[in-house]
Amino acid sequence: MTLQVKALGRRFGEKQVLQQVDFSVGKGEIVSLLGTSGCGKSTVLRALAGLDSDYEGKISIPSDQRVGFIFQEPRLLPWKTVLANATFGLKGDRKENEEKARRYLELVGLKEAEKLYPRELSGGMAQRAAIARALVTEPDILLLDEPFSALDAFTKMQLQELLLKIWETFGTTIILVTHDIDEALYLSDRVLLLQGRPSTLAKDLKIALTRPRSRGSAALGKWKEDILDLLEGKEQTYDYSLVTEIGQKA
Ligand SMILES: Nc1ncnc2c1ncn2[C@@H]1O[C@H](COP(=O)(O)OP(=O)(O)OP(=O)(O)O)[C@@H](O)[C@H]1O
Repeated sequence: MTLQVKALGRRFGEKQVLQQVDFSVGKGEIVSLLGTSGCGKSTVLRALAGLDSDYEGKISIPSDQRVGFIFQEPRLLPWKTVLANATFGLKGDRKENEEKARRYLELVGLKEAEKLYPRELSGGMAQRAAIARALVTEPDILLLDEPFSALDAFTKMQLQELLLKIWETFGTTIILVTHDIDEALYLSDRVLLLQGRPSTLAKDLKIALTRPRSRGSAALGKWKEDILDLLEGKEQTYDYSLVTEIGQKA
């Protein structure tokens, strides 16, 4: 087990946002956190990333696991080039760091863009640069907070494919916050559904579909409908236990 969350709770003043959230993530799994706006997805991710320590409960990540974080917006330093952004904060030999960064820039498709400044990049290129910057630290666990939600549909698809390529290449454990059900179903081994006020983990859905997946498949469409119903709190015609295997119906 790479990461374990036990009885995670978080309150902001009077407001309890998360309560008793329990889950674990195995090495090399892709897990999405899905839920309606404001349910606390980012709050979970920030706690996992160590960006917030005022939570209740316990988060265990083995000390040898390096964690990388990718935000919704690229957060590049405007006065630095793509290459300098990718190496920013790295210790050690500058030339070596740059060589390493170049390899990751090539992987994300920005080989030709290393001398450009953030203002010269499209939204997709900027997010690719942010991904390269995270990869340079060679993370075992990659945490992503709605990383593609500001992008157009086509660019979003391209970056989803890039994320799968990174996962295939490095076996990275990936935890992704999204409110895009298609994205969660297309990418994930498991979809964790946060629900309620305060939020708890309502469902742990195992997406037992092989990859590459077909975005337009009837199986994914059916499960999207079901997840929408779950999020809307509609009466279900079928019985979901907390752990449900998606794909048996496919
Ligand atoms: N620093 C903070 N101070 C006070 N309230 C906060 C803080 N951070 C988050 N919250 C509250 O916690 C709740 C959950 O926020 P969070 O950003 O985790 O939700 P989310 O599910 O990621 O939402 P979205 O999908 O809209 O990004 C919200 O009601 C938010 O207002």
